[in-house]
Amino acid sequence: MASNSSDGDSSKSPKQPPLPSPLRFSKFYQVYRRFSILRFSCRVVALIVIWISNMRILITGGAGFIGSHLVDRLMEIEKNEVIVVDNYFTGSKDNLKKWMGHPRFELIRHDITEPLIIEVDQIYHLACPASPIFYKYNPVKTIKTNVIGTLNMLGLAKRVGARILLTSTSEVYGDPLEHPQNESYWGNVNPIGVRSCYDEGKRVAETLMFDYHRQHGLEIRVARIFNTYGPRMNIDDGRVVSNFIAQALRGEPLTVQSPGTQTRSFCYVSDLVDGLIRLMEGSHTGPINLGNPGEFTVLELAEKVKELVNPDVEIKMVENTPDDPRQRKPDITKAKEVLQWEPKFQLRDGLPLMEEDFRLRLGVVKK
Ligand SMILES: NC(=O)c1ccc[n+]([C@@H]2O[C@H](COP(=O)([O-])OP(=O)(O)OC[C@H]3O[C@@H](n4cnc5c(N)ncnc54)[C@H](O)[C@@H]3O)[C@@H](O)[C@H]2O)c1
Ligand SMILES: O=C(O)[C@H]1O[C@H](OP(=O)(O)OP(=O)(O)OC[C@H]2O[C@@H](n3ccc(=O)[nH]c3=O)[C@H](O)[C@@H]2O)[C@H](O)[C@@H](O)[C@@H]1O
Repeated sequence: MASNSSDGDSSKSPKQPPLPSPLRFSKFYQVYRRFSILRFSCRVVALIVIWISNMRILITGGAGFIGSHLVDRLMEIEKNEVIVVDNYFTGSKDNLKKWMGHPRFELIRHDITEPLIIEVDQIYHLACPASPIFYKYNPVKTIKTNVIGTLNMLGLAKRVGARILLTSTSEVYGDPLEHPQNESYWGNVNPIGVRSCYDEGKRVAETLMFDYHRQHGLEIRVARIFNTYGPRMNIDDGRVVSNFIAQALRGEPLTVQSPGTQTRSFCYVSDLVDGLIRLMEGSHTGPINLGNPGEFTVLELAEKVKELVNPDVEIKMVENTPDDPRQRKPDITKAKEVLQWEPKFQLRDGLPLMEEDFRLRLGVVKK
């Protein structure tokens, strides 16, 4: 039956994606859409307007480890205005102190499980405790952050037409049965274990991203980040690289959780931030693995840290926690192909930079 399409009939009238943010696309863009004769010149003008107008970028979790490095990188670009929202659960204002008072920078104390009304062009959505000891501390809050927090950010992105990037995780692969992991692998996750608040939470967050994309035409980007390390990690963050460096500097035994043969692949933070920005600026939704394919057992990492930082410390085997993935290594073929991205820093280059930062913060001078 031929009929005029109605709002209720989505099969006959597929819903159009929302227009991009009014902040990015000025009146010129609307003129360009209306009058085809003016299209070419309007396109040129619109591009110039976009080029010269400021880009408002929201970073949730921007006071954390990766978020604060991302802020540094985005603030280098004169036309970016950066707004950070954070509840300081694991992040700190200290990580952002160099930007306090800067006219292009704003910091808002806000918990993303509550709605946020703000006008922005892009959203880097990072907010979520990332270290196992912190995400297990209040698992219900971790799930709420991943589910309700992501819903809130998607609702915001939909309202203002902003592009949104989620920092998902290699933990969506769980204890992987495929090695290395590529993006088509669906994972092996325990849905009721002590890590589930985080890994299942991130899996739901990814689902929400793709449902908003399919249903509402949202511009989404999903990064699956593999273990990232670098300066500015919390000294008592609990993750393996920060633990080992802090322990070595304090002259304490390096706590290798048994059996020590479990593997991880460690990516230096500046490489990771480069990958996130390329993903945001590129045209691929993802999911895309971002990580360094160099794979080490935890015992090998302990030996490297010992050799580099303090050859006198001992390595002590301690009990592990449930569901610890036994192996993890990213297949980054897709990132290489579609983002022309691959990490530059090897572990031997990155560890000394982190050591230097930890020495300064712990007040331990190099002999
Ligand atoms: N570092 C890694 O190895 C790694 C690996 C995979 C994925 N990721 C993801 O990258 C993101 C950043 O990780 P990170 O290593 O910088 O961790 P982080 O703990 O240093 O940073 C997380 C930030 O989010 C904030 N936050 C937490 N819950 C919040 C809430 N409800 N509302 C507002 N702010 C909140 C914290 O205060 C903190 O500043 C996380 O989403 C994490 O899952 C990190
Ligand atoms: O990259 C990822 O996708 C995930 O990696 C980490 O999770 P995990 O690999 O468990 O991180 P760590 O706590 O640093 O543990 C790594 C390995 O080191 C071991 N470990 C940790 C700490 C320690 O003191 N000793 C030790 O042997 C753990 O048992 C584990 O096998 C992060 O914490 C998550 O935020 C992130 O999403």
